[in-house]
Amino acid sequence: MSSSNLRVALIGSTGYTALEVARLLLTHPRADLVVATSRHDEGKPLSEIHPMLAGRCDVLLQPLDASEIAKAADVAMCCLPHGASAESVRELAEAGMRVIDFSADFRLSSVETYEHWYGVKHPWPERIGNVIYGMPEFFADEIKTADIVANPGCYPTSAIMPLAPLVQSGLIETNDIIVDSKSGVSGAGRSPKLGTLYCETNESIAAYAVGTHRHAPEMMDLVERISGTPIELMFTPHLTPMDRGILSTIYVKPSAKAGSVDAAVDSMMSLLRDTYSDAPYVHVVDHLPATKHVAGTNHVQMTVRHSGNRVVIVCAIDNLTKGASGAAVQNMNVMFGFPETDGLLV
Ligand SMILES: NC(=O)C1=CN([C@@H]2O[C@H](COP(=O)(O)OP(=O)(O)OC[C@H]3O[C@@H](n4cnc5c(N)ncnc54)[C@H](OP(=O)(O)O)[C@@H]3O)[C@@H](O)[C@H]2O)C=CC1
Ligand SMILES: CC(=O)N[C@@H](CCC(=O)OP(=O)(O)O)C(=O)O
Repeated sequence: MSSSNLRVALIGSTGYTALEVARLLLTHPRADLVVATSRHDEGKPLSEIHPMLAGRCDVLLQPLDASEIAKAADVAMCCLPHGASAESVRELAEAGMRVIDFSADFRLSSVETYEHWYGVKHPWPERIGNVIYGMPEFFADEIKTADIVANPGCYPTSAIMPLAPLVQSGLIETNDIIVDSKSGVSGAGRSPKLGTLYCETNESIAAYAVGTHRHAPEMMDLVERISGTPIELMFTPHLTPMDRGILSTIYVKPSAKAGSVDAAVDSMMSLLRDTYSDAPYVHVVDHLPATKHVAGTNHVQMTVRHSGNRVVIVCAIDNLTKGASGAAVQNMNVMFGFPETDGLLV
């Protein structure tokens, strides 16, 4: 730990994304974890809750007191569930901290859309549509000076990254997009729930929230914000018997401008390669990406293939890294002027 390093506070530190932040910060040369909060177990070491950290992290759990935390740390990583997060983000920001919010509370452009899909009143509606979406590949300039960054959702990351440039280029039909995604069980968080028990998920794959998942509006909102073009899409998530990882298979139709399906595939691969040529974590590959290829890393792999009269895009990320905590560390690096790869080299 160096006294000149950035001081990071982890809010809601007993969950899976918090462990991933703590793990990544162990190798960060310019930032240290100095505060970890929990509603329970005050005074216990974080490593007792997350045994993976044993001998490597001696931070003690403390309650969430924004003014105390603002004295001890410079940036807060807020790993709380949506709904509960907005209030804490507000307190921490008003206490003078820069905040990266892992929840969906500030991702969407409109209060109505948030309240419709999340089924709760927003506790700080004035900030909706006024918080930068934490995808440095598109919003790095705004992230540099942001007080609050809305870290992207995991499924949306895997869909927005390939779709936004393709929609912007006019190469695909914008009202006929199907996003079919599979996630590891850690995507559902660490709190016990019937649907994520071992006996429910092992040796089984199931679709859920068909037509009702709250990440569909996030995908549409962000693709429109980045490309300037509204889109329609269908999104179906699946729970798969893996600890971690997301694979999204995305079915699109080439536009008339794109020409034949084969020509469209070539144009799309070139476009994606150009778009992400300077992005350290986004790889447009020739092979079919798999979750294993990106497990535990901040990397995104994507490719484009021809199938019948459609083009199929396959995109793999790790839900806990590029889908949450790795993206948060990447955002922190951009906010504080560090190299984008600090703490994320593997
Ligand atoms: N898991 C994933 O792959 C991804 C998660 N996210 C988002 O990141 C956030 C954290 O996710 P994750 O780490 O998986 O979640 P977990 O359920 O694993 O952990 C969340 C933590 O928040 C605290 N908490 C729970 N409920 C409340 C509450 N009502 N008020 C205050 N604190 C609460 C708990 O800590 P304690 O009980 O100790 O106070 C808990 O450990 C969520 O918003 C999630 O949607 C985003 C992208 C991917
Ligand atoms: C497998 C699984 O259950 N995944 C979660 C998504 C996790 C996530 O990114 O959700 P937020 O938008 O709330 O941050 C889900 O479908 O609800």
